[in-house]
Amino acid sequence: MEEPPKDIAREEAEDEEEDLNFEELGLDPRLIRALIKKGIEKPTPIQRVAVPLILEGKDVVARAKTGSGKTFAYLLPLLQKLFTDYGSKNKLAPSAFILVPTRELCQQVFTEVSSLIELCRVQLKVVQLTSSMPVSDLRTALAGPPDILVSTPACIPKCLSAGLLLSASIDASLEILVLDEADLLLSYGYEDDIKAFTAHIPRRCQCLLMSATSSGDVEKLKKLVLHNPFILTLPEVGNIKDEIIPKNVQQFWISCGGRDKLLHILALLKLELVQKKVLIFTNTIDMGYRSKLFLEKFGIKSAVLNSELPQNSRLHILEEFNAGLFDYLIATDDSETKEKEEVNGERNAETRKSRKHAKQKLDSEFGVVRGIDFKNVHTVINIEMPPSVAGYVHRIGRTGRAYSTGASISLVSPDEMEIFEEIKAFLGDNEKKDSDLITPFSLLSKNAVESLRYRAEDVGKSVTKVAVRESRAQDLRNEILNSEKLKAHFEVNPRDLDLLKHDKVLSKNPPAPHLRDVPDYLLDPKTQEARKFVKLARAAMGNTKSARHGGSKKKFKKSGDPLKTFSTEAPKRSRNGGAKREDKGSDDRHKRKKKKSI
Ligand SMILES: Nc1ncnc2c1ncn2[C@@H]1O[C@H](COP(=O)(O)OP(=O)(O)OP(=O)(O)O)[C@@H](O)[C@H]1O
Repeated sequence: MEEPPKDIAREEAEDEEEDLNFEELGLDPRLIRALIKKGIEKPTPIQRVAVPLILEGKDVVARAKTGSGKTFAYLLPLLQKLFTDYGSKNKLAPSAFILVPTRELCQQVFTEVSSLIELCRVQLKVVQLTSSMPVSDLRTALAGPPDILVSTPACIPKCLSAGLLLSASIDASLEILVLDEADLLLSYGYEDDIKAFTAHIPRRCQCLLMSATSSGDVEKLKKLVLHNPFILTLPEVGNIKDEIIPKNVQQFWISCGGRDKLLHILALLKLELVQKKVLIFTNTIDMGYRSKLFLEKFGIKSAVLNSELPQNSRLHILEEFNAGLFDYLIATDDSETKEKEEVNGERNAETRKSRKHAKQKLDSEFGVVRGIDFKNVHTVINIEMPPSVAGYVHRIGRTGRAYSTGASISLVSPDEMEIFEEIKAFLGDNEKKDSDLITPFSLLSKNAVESLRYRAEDVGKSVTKVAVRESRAQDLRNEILNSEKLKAHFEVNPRDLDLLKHDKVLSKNPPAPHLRDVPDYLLDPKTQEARKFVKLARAAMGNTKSARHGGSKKKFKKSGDPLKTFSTEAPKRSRNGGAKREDKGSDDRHKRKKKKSI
C-alpha cells in the first residue's frame, strides 16, 4: 500500500510552488473564469496543494487555519470531477455528499456551490438538507436525483430510514464525500449519524476531511471514513503556534472590570476607535440583548444573532451583514457549551435526547463561529472571553479572511484572566516571553473611558433584567414573523436580498438626543488623535463608507421586500417549527406594524 508523504503540502506551498496559479493546478477554464468573476485570481496555500491531489482522486485530510480558503480547496476539484468524470452517469443518488455541522454552514456552502455552477454554466443540481425538514420536502429535494447534496449528518440516516436514499443507489452513485469543519462534527453530536452512514459509503468513494484545528475527533473521523489519506497541514498546527491565527490579524486586549464591559464597548464604538464592520461576541443570549439595548440608547444600532432565532431569520441576518446593510453584529457564541458537554461525556445517546429537548427552544444545529464566512469584518470584539483557546481562535478567525486584514479586541475582566493567560501561552512563543501576540489596545485611554462613565452608568441602570427579557421576547416574536415571510419570499425570489431590517431598535424609548453625539469637551487630545488615526487607516484601506450608506444598498429592489409583498395567502409550507407557530392574529398585528418596522 502506498505510504502518503505527510509533509508534501507544507514544503510545496512554501517553496518554488508558491507562484502557481489556478491554471497550473490543472483547474478547468470554466472554474477559473468563475473565480475571476468573483475577484479570486491566485490560489491560497491550501488550495495550491489540495486541488491537484483531489483532482488525482486521493483521499485528503486538510488542516489549515481559519479563513485560509478550505472551502474552494475542496469545492473546485469536486465540481471539476462532476463536470467530467461523473457527470454523465445515470444515477439514482447524488455523486457528492458534503456534510457540515451547522445549518448556517449548509447554507453558506450551498450558496457557494450554486454560484460556481451558475457562473460555469453547467447543468449540475445541488440541494441542501437539514434534519428539521419534513420528509415530503426531503423527498422533493432528492428527486432527480441532485448531483451534490449539502447536509448536516443527522439528515442522512433520516433519509435512509424513510427510503429516500437507498443503500444500493448510494453504493452505485457516491463518488466524493466531504466532511467539512470535521473537528466540530463529533462535538455537535453527529457521531452516530456518521457511523450509520459509513456503512453505506462505497470503497471507491474519495473522502475529504477539512478542519481548522487538529483534535482527537478529527483522528477518530479519519479512521472511520478515510483510506490511507494524504495529510495536509498548513502550517503544521502545534509547531508554529503563532500561525494558527493569520498574521494579518492584529490582536489586542483591554483589562477592565466585569461591570465596565459595556462602558468599554461604548467607548470603542462611540469614539470610533475601531474599524467597521464589527462583529461582537458574547457568551450568552441575554448579554447579547443587554449589549444591544445599551448601545442603542446611545444611537448605535446593531443586530443580534443567536441560536434562539428562527433559521430563516438567522440566515437572512448573516446575508444582510455580509452585504453591508449594517455595521455591528452582536453574536452569541454558545458552541463552547456544546463542546464542554462532549468533554463531560454527556454526548451521544444521552445528549441526543437532550439535544432533542433543547431543540424546542434553541437550535442545536446553530453555529455562528465555526466556518461562517463573515465578509469584510475588520474588527472582532470579545465582550466576554470564550471559555477555551479553540473558541478564541475560531472567533478571531472571523476577521482577516483570505488575504484581508483585521483586528481583534478582547475585553478581559479579572475573572477571565486565567483563560486569557491560557490563550496567550498557547499563542505565544515560549522562548521569547515578551513577544506577546496579544498586545494592550493603546488607542483607548483611561481618560476617554472615564469621560463616558457617568453617562454609561446612568444608562446602564435602565437596561434591567426585565428590559433584557422583554427585548429578547420581542425580538423573537419579530423574527418569527419575519422568518415566515422570508421563507415565502425566498421560495419565489431565491436570490433577492431585501431591505427587511434586523437591527431595528428594541427598546421602547428612543435614544435621548444628548446621548447620540459625543460632545467635543469629552474628547481628550489623545482620543482625538486616535480617532484621526483610525479614520486615516480606514481611508487608506478604502473602507470609508458606513454600511448604511454603502453602495450595496442599491442592489436591493424595494418591490421585492417580503414585508411589502407578503399577504396572508402566502404559502405556509414552513419547515421551521417556530415559524409555524405564527397565527393569523399575530400576522394582522404585524401588518399594522409593518410600516414602522421598515
Ligand atoms: N484564492 C483565494 N483568494 C482570495 N480569496 C479567497 C481565495 N479562496 C477563498 N477566498 C475567500 O476567503 C474567504 C475564506 O474562505 P473559507 O471560508 O473557505 O475559509 P476556511 O479556511 O474554510 O475558514 P474556516 O476554517 O473559518 O471555515 C472566503 O470569503 C473566500 O471567498
